[in-house]
Amino acid sequence: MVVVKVKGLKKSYQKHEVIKGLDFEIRKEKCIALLGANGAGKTTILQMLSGLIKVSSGNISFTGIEEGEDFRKLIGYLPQHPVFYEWMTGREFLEYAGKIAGLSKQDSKVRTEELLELVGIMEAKNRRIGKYSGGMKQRLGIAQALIHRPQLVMLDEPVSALDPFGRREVLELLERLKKTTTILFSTHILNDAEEVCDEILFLHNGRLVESGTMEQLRDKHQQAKIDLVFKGKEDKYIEHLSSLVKVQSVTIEGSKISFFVTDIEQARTVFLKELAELNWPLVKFEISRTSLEDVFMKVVEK
Ligand SMILES: Nc1ncnc2c1ncn2[C@@H]1O[C@H](COP(=O)(O)OP(=O)(O)OP(=O)(O)O)[C@@H](O)[C@H]1O
Repeated sequence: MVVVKVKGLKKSYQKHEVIKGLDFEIRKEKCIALLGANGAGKTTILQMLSGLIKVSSGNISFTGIEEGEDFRKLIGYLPQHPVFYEWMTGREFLEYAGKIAGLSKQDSKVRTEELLELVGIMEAKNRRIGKYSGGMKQRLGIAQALIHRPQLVMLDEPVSALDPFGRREVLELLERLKKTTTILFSTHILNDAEEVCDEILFLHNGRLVESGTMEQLRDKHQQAKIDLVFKGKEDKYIEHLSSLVKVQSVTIEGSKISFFVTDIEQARTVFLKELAELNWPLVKFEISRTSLEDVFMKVVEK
């Protein structure tokens, strides 16, 4: 089921167009990463989706919402730099957020307890937020975004400002959360996206340059290669091995020679047999693929 459908979305500030016509949809109970470098337009998109800023043109339609009906009950939002009342306790803050979101006092209390448990800060619920670590604050912020049981939760760079411990805590929380809630989160770190997301929307200069599931992106872009390292370097290694199978290209990085081949299984068998026979001074033989990081760097450079 589609939760939200975006068509021809554009945003300009004065004459400067920062979002240049986006089409995508988000399906239920998926975790989607909005990936892009600083200034790519991630925050602008999340703010348009959450109704914080107006779209310049295009359309955002949430499933189950009639024209003119308030869609905000369907979404939860955590800004890039959330601000908390530091003197409140985590429990007080969530109950207050529940009240603002329109929950009854009783429901707000029940939901607060559920969320304190879910995000793993139950033992700190009566501590002032000012004493929380960065990771705890971020988890509290996520709980706040979930207080009214939204269908879609949008998180703007939820892990970027955290140390490795905080980052791990939040990524693990997203992993748990995605089983029951649709998540759209922005990040400039591919690893974070790869770790928890089912799909990626890859944004560059206000345009979607790639999108799809991790598997689709890997199949489309990642190339199989055989990396070889020999003791000493001789051109004959490259020449001879390239003549044996169909090689698309060869790259050399330090002592590593990478053969990008069309048929990896065939190349593996042929290379191994040949290398055993020739007895060249082989130090390393590895079958690998180009990383998604390499793929995205190439897309951006283009
Ligand atoms: N209120 C504004 N007025 C004018 N330009 C803006 C405004 N807000 C954002 N921009 C511009 O829009 C572009 C996209 O910004 P945005 O904050 O959406 O990027 P981002 O991908 O979230 O980057 P970051 O990771 O740095 O937050 C940038 O060029 C930015 O300077």
